[in-house]
Amino acid sequence: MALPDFVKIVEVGPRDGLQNEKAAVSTEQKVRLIDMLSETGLKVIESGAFVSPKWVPQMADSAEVMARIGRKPDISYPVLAPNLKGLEGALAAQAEEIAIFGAASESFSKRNINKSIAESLDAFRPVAEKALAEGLRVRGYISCVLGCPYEGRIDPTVVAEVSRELKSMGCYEISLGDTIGTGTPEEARRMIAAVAEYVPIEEIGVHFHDTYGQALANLYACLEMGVAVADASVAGLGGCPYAKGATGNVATEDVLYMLQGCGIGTGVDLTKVMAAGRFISDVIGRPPVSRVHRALMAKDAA
Ligand SMILES: CC(C)(COP(=O)([O-])OP(=O)([O-])OC[C@H]1O[C@@H](n2cnc3c(N)ncnc32)[C@H](O)[C@@H]1OP(=O)([O-])[O-])[C@@H](O)C(=O)NCCC(=O)NCCSC(=O)C[C@@](C)(O)CC(=O)[O-]
Repeated sequence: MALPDFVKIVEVGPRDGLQNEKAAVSTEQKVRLIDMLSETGLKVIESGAFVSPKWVPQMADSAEVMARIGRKPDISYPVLAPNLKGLEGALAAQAEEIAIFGAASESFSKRNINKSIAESLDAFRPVAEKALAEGLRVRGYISCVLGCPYEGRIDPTVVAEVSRELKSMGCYEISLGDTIGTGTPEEARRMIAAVAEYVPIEEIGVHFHDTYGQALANLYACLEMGVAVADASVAGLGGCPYAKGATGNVATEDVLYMLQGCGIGTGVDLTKVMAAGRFISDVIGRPPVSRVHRALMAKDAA
């Protein structure tokens, strides 16, 4: 299949990237990061999570973040909402989009949201129903689609079944997360083929973590299958609190560079994303993980 002409980038740095960050990042700094990302051409910037502050303290200020960012009308600023309490928070914060987040691994599901897969789906259904009734868009995530830190390899048919359930709840897009980054391109292809039995390819997004350096190869394999939605994290921020050793999402800068090189449009300005990446990297006191970011910085300095 031909590569898509255009790929939608879903920027997840301010949520997935910062939820596991040990350095203190103030509300003001989060707001500044999101506002900088809003100037880059990105159309989706995941901006927070209405989850238990005991489980993920880094996201405890999501209401304040949502209140203070300078929202642009053509940009979506989704937030995670795992249950009705989370949805209440999202509605109070005037979010226009939420994400519910399940898993294809029983053990991960238990550790991440304290529910089995079946229990989580039962819990998500009323959340999605109410969100849709309130006029919000609902995105569905599935973690551990190619591997689980507790169970190892994951059967693609389980990913497909969870996808089917999330779609039946009205999720407009299903984002498939290789949470621990162990997947390789042929496995990614098999998994996408299984999910595509139930979810149209245009409604599938991919969410690769780069822990094993496979993220761009996996993304490319999925693009070849017609996937045109890629989650990425500015500067390669991130990890997952319930997957020890998991590194960040594939860096937005690296994805943009690859897509540009392939002649695929994104509408996103790499230089402006790099500026946002430099800002947040200075805040957390670490250089960007993005190889493209570091290479372009070195070239500029030379
Ligand atoms: C789902 C729960 C809440 C269940 O946690 P629980 O302990 O089973 O929930 P509960 O209903 O028994 O409530 C316990 C306490 O939490 C409170 N609570 C309950 N719900 C909320 C809420 N929404 N917001 C704020 N507070 C909440 C509730 O009020 C109560 O407070 P207490 O009475 O003890 O003071 C918990 O497990 C949780 O918050 N988990 C969050 C996990 C998380 O955010 N993980 C990271 C995101 S997923 C991810 O990163 C993967 C992804 C999406 O990026 C894709 C990939 O890469 O794989």
